Amino acid sequence: MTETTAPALHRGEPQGEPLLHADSLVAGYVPGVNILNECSLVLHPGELVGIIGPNGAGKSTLLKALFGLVGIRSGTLTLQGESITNLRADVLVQRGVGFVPQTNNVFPSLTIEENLQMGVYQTPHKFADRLEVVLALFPELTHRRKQRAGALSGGERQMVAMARALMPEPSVLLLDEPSAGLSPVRQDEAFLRTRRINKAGVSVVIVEQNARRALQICDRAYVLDQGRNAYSGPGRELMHDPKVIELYLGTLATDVDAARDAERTGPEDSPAA
Ligand SMILES: Nc1ncnc2c1ncn2[C@@H]1O[C@H](COP(=O)(O)OP(=O)(O)OP(=O)(O)O)[C@@H](O)[C@H]1O
Repeated sequence: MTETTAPALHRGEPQGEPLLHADSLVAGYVPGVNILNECSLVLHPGELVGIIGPNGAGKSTLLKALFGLVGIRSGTLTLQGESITNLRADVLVQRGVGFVPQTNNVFPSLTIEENLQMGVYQTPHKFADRLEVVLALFPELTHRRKQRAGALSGGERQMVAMARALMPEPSVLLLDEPSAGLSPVRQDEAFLRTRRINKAGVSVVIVEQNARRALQICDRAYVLDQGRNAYSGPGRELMHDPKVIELYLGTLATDVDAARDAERTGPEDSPAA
């Protein structure tokens, strides 16, 4: 196991240097009120890591702190070993970090193609090449490029938002509740899309309310509670951990449910070996 400040905190962590390492982050919105209380997370190359926990636990705040949208009061954040603590979001995009917010994540008056152009506004010469790569990942968008994003369904908008975040070729993608507000079928599609992006080589951190579903697709996950790390470990291990079930997953997380979901999902949605 890699040397960390608190080895038990990152159970199941692969060997080697993390791609992204948040160590003991303290952060918040209002002066004097900390939402994150020494919260830590590591993401290794190729991993899909989940953040789950009860409402108000600080999941989205952690993601925003990773993307420079919430000030880090103490603790460190590194990308490939270099400090990125409190760098601005636009600088983080240049450094290879992408972020998909939960809401307001497309420009509704622009077409899908124009939304994707916005993704490479800092490097417009990359547009044609990246468009090809991104449309190969989301072939559903190919014939709809000239449609306005505002006319799309919630699931389609989510897809455009993910596609736009992938345009600058990030090494890390931060996803804030991609399944929020979607029907069960569209939620399944959002999770499959997340796996597809990860399998294409992008390391992903995903915040999810749908904890059980998130644990199914994640290599590892962190359970937050009141801005602190409560549990962590491989996704499927946490899904069957009695403490996590009792506190965060409830009765829905029975083995029967999990088995049914695994059956319905099929092999493409299973965590990488
Ligand atoms: N912009 C903000 N200004 C002030 N407080 C905020 C802001 N955004 C979130 N908070 C507070 O921070 C705490 C954590 O919120 P956060 O959205 O990070 O939790 P979460 O775990 O993502 O919850 P949920 O699953 O309900 O989205 C909550 O008490 C929330 O009220």
